[in-house]
Amino acid sequence: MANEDSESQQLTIEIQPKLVPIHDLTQTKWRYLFLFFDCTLCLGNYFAYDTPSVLQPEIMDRLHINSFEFNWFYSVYSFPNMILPFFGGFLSDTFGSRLAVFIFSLLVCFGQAIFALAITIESFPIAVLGRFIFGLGGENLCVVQGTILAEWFTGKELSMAYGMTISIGRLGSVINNILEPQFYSSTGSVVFGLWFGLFLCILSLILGLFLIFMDIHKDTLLGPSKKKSSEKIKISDIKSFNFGFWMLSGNCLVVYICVLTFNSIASLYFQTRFNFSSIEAGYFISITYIVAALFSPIFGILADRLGRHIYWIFSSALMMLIVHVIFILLPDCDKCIWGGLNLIILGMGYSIYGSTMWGSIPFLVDSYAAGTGFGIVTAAQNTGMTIGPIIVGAIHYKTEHQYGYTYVSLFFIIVAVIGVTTASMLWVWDRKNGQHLFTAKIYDSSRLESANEQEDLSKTLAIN
Ligand SMILES: NCCCC[C@H](NC(=O)[C@@H](N)CCCCN)C(=O)O
Repeated sequence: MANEDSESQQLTIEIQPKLVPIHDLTQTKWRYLFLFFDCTLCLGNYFAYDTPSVLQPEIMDRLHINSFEFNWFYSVYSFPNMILPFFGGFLSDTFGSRLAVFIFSLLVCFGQAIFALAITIESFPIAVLGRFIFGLGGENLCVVQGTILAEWFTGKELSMAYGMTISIGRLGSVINNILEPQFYSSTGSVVFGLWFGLFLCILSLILGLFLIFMDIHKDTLLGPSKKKSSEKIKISDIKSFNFGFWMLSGNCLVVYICVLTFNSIASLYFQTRFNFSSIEAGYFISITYIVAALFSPIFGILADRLGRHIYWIFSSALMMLIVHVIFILLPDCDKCIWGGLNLIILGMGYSIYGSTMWGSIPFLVDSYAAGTGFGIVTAAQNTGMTIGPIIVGAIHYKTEHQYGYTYVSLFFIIVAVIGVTTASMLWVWDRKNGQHLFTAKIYDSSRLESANEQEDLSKTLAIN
């Protein structure tokens, strides 16, 4: 009997550490449904963001504006977002991600509604206002999309989850590229496509409400888990963000220039250098996003299995460098496919980078500051998206007559070299600071501090 008792005791002791609270939805299959809602959260935003560029000549015609004025639709989106996502992330840490999801989704819908209405009534200033409001919500929504996901996929499957968000988002961009011209050719007006964009934004908002309900339900099942006051974010906490985090932010700024800024000029690039028509060039520039939509979750799963996030980040930065070196070395040619094949490498590099870089933020900042962390990295990304096209445009304007795209490619190579350098510095830093980006360990500064204190104490004891 005594023997039986001790056996059952042993059994309990062995099993207990493996038990997970069954009320924790993040440990059940429900998390995949949550992931679905999280992915669709930005679908409308991704779709509607790219609509003006696809319908550029038609919108310019309708509003009687030139290309400089047209570019306002993109600058009023990106320029404020060099700063705003930081506040959006901070707001989400302070008041909770759920409220942030709701507010930013509403702003996206509101902004797109104003934009669609403005194009309908042919008012350029109101259209600019609409894009501005759309931008206020859009990038911040992407910040909360990432933050709330980190709460559901703590550590494991995080890169896969981020890969999925990129996959669905970029699918939205590709669907926009395909559908909008068709809407235009069948209705003869740009207006239908814009209202359809609003419909998708509202759909994202409605699915976002399901996401909010699931998150509330998760917390109700878990019981009240009040944050300690020490765990509430303060602006001054940013000063204590580590060097690795700032290196990652800088890396994000430059690597995204190599992908997205290049993609924004790729249509003209393919028409000029490889003699494709604008429709053919349109197919080519979709390659990067199609590859990203297909491969981001796959590379995410690989990164979750193998860890070593820093290897993935470094390799993808290196791939950007290779892509732009190939572009500068490729001779101009008539309808040759080499440039298109190079875009496959670019899409692969983007897939690896997107899923592992965003997935690395929780390894570098405390969970209570995750929103602010995502906000800062998104602000850095938008800084690149704002200054990148301006620099490329200026270089192209000054050098195209004599040198074609050579100096533009040289610019991308320099930026990619900075990407490889910052990734290397991050690697070195990580090796000396807990190897979080190697072992995929969630960051916890309080544990680090106590570990350091413990190390100091054992050193003191050893000396004594
Ligand atoms: N939510 C974490 C993943 C972000 C993915 C990243 N996002 C962006 O580029 C944003 N600036 C969204 C742009 C969508 C149009 N407003 C991406 O690689 O797509």
